[in-house]
Amino acid sequence: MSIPIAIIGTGIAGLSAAQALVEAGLDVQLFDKSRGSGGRMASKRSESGSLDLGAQYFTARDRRFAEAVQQWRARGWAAEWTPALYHAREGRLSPSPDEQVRWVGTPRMSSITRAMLGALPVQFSCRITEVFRGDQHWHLQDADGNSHGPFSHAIVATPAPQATNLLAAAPKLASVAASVTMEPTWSVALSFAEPLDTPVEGCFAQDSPLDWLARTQSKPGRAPSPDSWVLHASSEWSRHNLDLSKECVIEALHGAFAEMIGCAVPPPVESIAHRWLYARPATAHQWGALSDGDLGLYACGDWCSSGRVEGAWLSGQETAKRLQAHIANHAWN
Ligand SMILES: Cc1cc2nc3c(=O)[nH]c(=O)nc-3n(C[C@H](O)[C@H](O)[C@H](O)COP(=O)(O)OP(=O)(O)OC[C@H]3O[C@@H](n4cnc5c(N)ncnc54)[C@H](O)[C@@H]3O)c2cc1C
Ligand SMILES: NC(=O)C1=CC=CN([C@@H]2O[C@H](COP(=O)(O)OP(=O)(O)OC[C@H]3O[C@@H](n4cnc5c(N)ncnc54)[C@H](OP(=O)(O)O)[C@@H]3O)[C@@H](O)[C@H]2O)C1
Repeated sequence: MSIPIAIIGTGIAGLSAAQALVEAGLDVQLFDKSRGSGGRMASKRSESGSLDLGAQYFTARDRRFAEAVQQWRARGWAAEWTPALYHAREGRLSPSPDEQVRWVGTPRMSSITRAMLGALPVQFSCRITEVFRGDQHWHLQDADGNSHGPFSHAIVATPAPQATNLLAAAPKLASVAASVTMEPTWSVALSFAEPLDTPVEGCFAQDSPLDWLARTQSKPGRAPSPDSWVLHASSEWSRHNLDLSKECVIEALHGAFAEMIGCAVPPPVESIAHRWLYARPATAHQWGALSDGDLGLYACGDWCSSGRVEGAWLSGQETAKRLQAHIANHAWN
């Protein structure tokens, strides 16, 4: 057994790095503060079935990511989603079809990260609070006071605000992470006993508290009923209403939805609200990943790249590439 590499975060970035490192013959040990993997690609189990409250779909513009998505499709983890798309501007709802290929996890968004995790060693419900280096190796401290290690390298794969403290051993990396602003998103799911009388399956919105809405049943592999909708508030609305109660957020976004959708909207049979504090970086970056190869500390995530699923996956690949290159150079010298 070689000394494993610690990876903090089992979102798509951490899992992308883990997969590439394991394929190269290295050992990894993953940690996540949540009860399961997926991070912002997680799905919530509810009485109405699984609901994608975070990432709604993803596009693949980079060749390497497109190849990975084709493998996911072949294994049944992902499928193309072809919604009837609309846009809503100044209170007007219009069809807005396009040629963009969009993908979703099947039967839920979290299927992809669950499958990527497979049997990799992981500790859930484990919030890492400190990443520190001993004489030779890395060690982690968690919020319950437990220590973990030794590790040959450490990869921090959390949103930037949560990465800053964990990168304290490399102040330059920590200050780059600290410079990233991440915007919040309030997400609400509403389920209706009877299907709403509308052809809309996905809608980009402007001039509204909402910036996106999607009909769950239009995605491949989902339960056929009830008729569930996921609504995302804009960053601006979410920022201004960050501390509103879930009940008030549901009421406000239900109202905005009813105003926008152009058909009768009865009271929902189930409603869920989730606040994503660090939903997306305010601006895109082109770092790919952050690294201090000599120290053996790395950071990856959507915030190092495009702020999307594709960017997060690419960031994990970049981290694994840099780490392997450093090991190879070290072996030579
Ligand atoms: C509402 C919403 C809608 C979105 N819609 C889309 C979309 O339609 N298309 C698209 O491409 N992208 C979308 N995104 C963005 C996409 O979800 C992210 O870019 C991507 O999932 C980020 O992956 P990641 O691995 O970088 O981070 P995350 O998924 O955030 O993973 C980080 C992991 O680190 C864990 N963690 C954090 N701190 C600690 C700690 N101290 N100790 C242990 N574990 C820790 C977290 O629990 C989490 O599991 C959306 C995001 C949100 C929130
Ligand atoms: N809510 C959050 O916290 C989010 C965090 C991170 C990403 N989010 C959304 O993910 C979507 C992914 O982007 P991308 O992979 O580039 O998908 P596209 O479908 O290409 O959308 C990009 C952007 O373009 C506009 N748009 C695309 N297609 C249409 C269309 N048919 N009609 C109208 N407009 C379209 C739209 O931007 P607007 O500013 O014009 O609304 C899309 O957002 C993406 O939706 C992120 O917002 C959420």
